[in-house]
Amino acid sequence: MRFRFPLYPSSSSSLLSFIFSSSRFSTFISMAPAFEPAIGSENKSGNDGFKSKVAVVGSGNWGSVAAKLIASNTLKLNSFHDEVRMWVFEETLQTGEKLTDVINKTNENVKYLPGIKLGKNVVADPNLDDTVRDANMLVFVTPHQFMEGICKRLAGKVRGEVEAISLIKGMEVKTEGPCMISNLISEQLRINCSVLMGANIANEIAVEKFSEATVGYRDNREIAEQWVKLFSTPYFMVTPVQDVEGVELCGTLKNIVTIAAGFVDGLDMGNNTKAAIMRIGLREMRAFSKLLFSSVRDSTFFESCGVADVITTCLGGRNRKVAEAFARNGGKRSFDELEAEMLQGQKLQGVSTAREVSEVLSHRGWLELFPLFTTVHEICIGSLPPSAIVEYSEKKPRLSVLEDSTRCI
Ligand SMILES: NC(=O)c1ccc[n+]([C@@H]2O[C@H](COP(=O)([O-])OP(=O)(O)OC[C@H]3O[C@@H](n4cnc5c(N)ncnc54)[C@H](O)[C@@H]3O)[C@@H](O)[C@H]2O)c1
Ligand SMILES: O=P(O)(O)OC[C@H](O)CO
Repeated sequence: MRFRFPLYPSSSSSLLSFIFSSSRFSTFISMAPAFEPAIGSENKSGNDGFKSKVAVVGSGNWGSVAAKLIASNTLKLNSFHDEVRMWVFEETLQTGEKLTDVINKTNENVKYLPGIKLGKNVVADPNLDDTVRDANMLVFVTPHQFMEGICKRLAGKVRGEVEAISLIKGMEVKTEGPCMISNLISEQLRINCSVLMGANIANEIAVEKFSEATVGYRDNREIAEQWVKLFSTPYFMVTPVQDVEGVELCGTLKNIVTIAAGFVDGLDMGNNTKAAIMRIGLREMRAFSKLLFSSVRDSTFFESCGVADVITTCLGGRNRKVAEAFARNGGKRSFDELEAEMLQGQKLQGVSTAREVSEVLSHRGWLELFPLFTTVHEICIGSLPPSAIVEYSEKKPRLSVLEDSTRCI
C-alpha cells in the first residue's frame, strides 16, 4: 500500500483523537494541502503494463466534479489511460446546443458545474453503451432514482472483470425489501461494487477546498486502494473502510436528517435545535443501519461518511436549502415545485429517501422506533406541518422508544 500520510493514522476516528490530543492541531489544516496524495511515486514515465480505463456514468453537479478529480489523476498515473469518458443524459440547452457538444467544446459542464474546467481528457458521451464499452473501472454517480433504468440498459453489456464504485446517496425499495444502490449495480450487472461517500458538497470540491471522503469496500483491500488512488488529490483525502453497507447507509440516510435541519432553519429555531436534530438523526441512522445489516460498524459513523457528512449537509446542502424554503412557505409549495425553481435541473434525494425509508419502517413495524425519519416523511407529504419536526420530541413515549431502540442496537 502506498499511502503517503506517514504522520496520520489510517482511519478518521483515530485521526480525530490524534489531532485533538496533540499540539499538531493548530498546524493540521494548514498542513493538509501539503500532503502528497495516495498516488505515491507512480507517474506517467514508468513502464507500460496493464492500464485501467475509467468511465463515469453521470454528469450532474457531483458527477462533473468526480470526473474532474479522476481526470486529474489519470493524467498523472501510469496505471490508468488518460481519457475519462463521462456519460451525459443528453439535453438541449436554451441556446439550442446539445449539452454534450458544449462540454466537449468548452471543457465545462455549463449547466451543472458552470465555471469549472473538467480537464481536457474528459470526453462527454451521450451514448451509455459506448461510454462503458471499454472501461474496466465504472464510477456511478447519478441521482438514485435513475439507477434502476440505467442498470436495466447496461445489463449484459459490461465485461465480467469490471469493478464499479457508487457515489450515489440513495436506496431502492422493492417488494422483497430495501436494496442499496451498490447492490442493485452488483446484482444487475454481475460486478463487484464499492462505494464512496463523505462530507462532499460538490461546489466546494470543484474549487479545490480541502475535504475528506470514505471508500466502503467489501473484502478486497487492493481494489479499495485502487479507488483511493483514483480519487485522492492533495485537497481530497480518501480513507478506505471495510463496511460497504455502513458507508452507503450513512450517505443515504443523512439526506433525511438534512431535510429536518432545513425545516428547523425555515422556522428560525436556531443552532441548538439544529444540533439536536443532527444528534437524534445520527442515532436513527445508526439504529436503522444496524437493524438492516448487523455487520455495520459503529466506527463507520465517525468517518467522513458519517458525522462529518451530517454536519456539512445540515449546514450547506441542497436538501437543507429547499427544505428551508418549504418550511418558510408553511408547506404550501411542494418540494417538486421548489426543487425545479431553486436547483435548475439538479435533484434532491432526501424527500424520496424519507418515503423509501418510511416504506421499510412501515412494512417491518418499526415506525415508532424512528420518530425523526417518520416525521420528516409526514411533513414532506403534507400530513404534518413543518413545525411538527420539533413537536415530535415532546411526545415522551415516542422519544423514550427512540432512546431505547438506539441504546440496544
Ligand atoms: N451535488 C453534491 O454536492 C453531491 C455530493 C455528494 C454526493 N452526491 C450524490 O451524487 C448523486 C448524483 O448527484 P449529482 O449532484 O451529480 O446530480 P444532480 O443533482 O446535479 O442531478 C442532475 C443530473 O441528473 C441527470 N438526469 C436528469 N434526468 C435524468 C434521467 N431521466 N436519467 C438519467 N439522468 C438524469 C441530469 O442529466 C444531470 O446529470 C446523488 O445521489 C447525490 O446525492 C451529490
Ligand atoms: O446538496 P445535498 O443536500 O444533495 O448534499 C450534498 C452532499 O451529499 C453533501 O455531502
